Amino acid sequence: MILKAADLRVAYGGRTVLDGFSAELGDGEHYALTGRSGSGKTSLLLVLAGLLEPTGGTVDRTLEPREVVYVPQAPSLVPELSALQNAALGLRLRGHAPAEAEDRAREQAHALGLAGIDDALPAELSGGMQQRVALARALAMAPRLILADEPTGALDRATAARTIDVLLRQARDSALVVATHDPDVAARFPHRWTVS
Ligand SMILES: Nc1ncnc2c1ncn2[C@@H]1O[C@H](COP(=O)(O)OP(=O)(O)OP(=O)(O)O)[C@@H](O)[C@H]1O
Repeated sequence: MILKAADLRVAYGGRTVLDGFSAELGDGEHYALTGRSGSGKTSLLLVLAGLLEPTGGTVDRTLEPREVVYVPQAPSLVPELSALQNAALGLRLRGHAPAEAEDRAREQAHALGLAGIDDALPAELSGGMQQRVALARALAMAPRLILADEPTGALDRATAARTIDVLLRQARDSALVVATHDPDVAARFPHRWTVS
């Protein structure tokens, strides 16, 4: 067990968006987090990541903060850096040498179908490609836990399915929680949490 959530509640102002969520996550387990738009999926991911304090309930972790990577729904790429440099950024910021960081990032980017765009700037990429660069950045870091918010939201169905399959395979040594409102995406995961 790397994370245990008990009776989580999140409210903004007086408005409760998540209530009574409890769950456990083990090392290497892969969960889809489903629920309609506005049901609190992003809020829950932020709480699990330790980035948002819940209004109620507790999260117990056996993880260090540096073992967790959160991938936001809007890909946060640095506009001045190439796709490959962006994919290598997480490792670079942790002190890895450029060549090693870029080798690891390239492997993940290419697995995600991003071969041939290493030198492209984010503005030259589609939204779906930018999302995959952000996923490559997370995978390259090989964290114990990846929390990804709608990583296939900008992808067509076939690319979404392929991306999820690669993500599940490349993250086989990491625990993974992926928020999605796409039932086809959720169906590919061995486990599921639903919020409503
Ligand atoms: N910082 C905030 N202040 C006020 N309201 C917020 C804040 N963050 C989120 N909300 C509201 O809380 C509700 C849940 O938002 P959240 O983003 O967690 O849901 P979601 O399930 O991820 O939605 P989506 O699928 O549309 O991304 C929404 O109605 C949203 O407008």
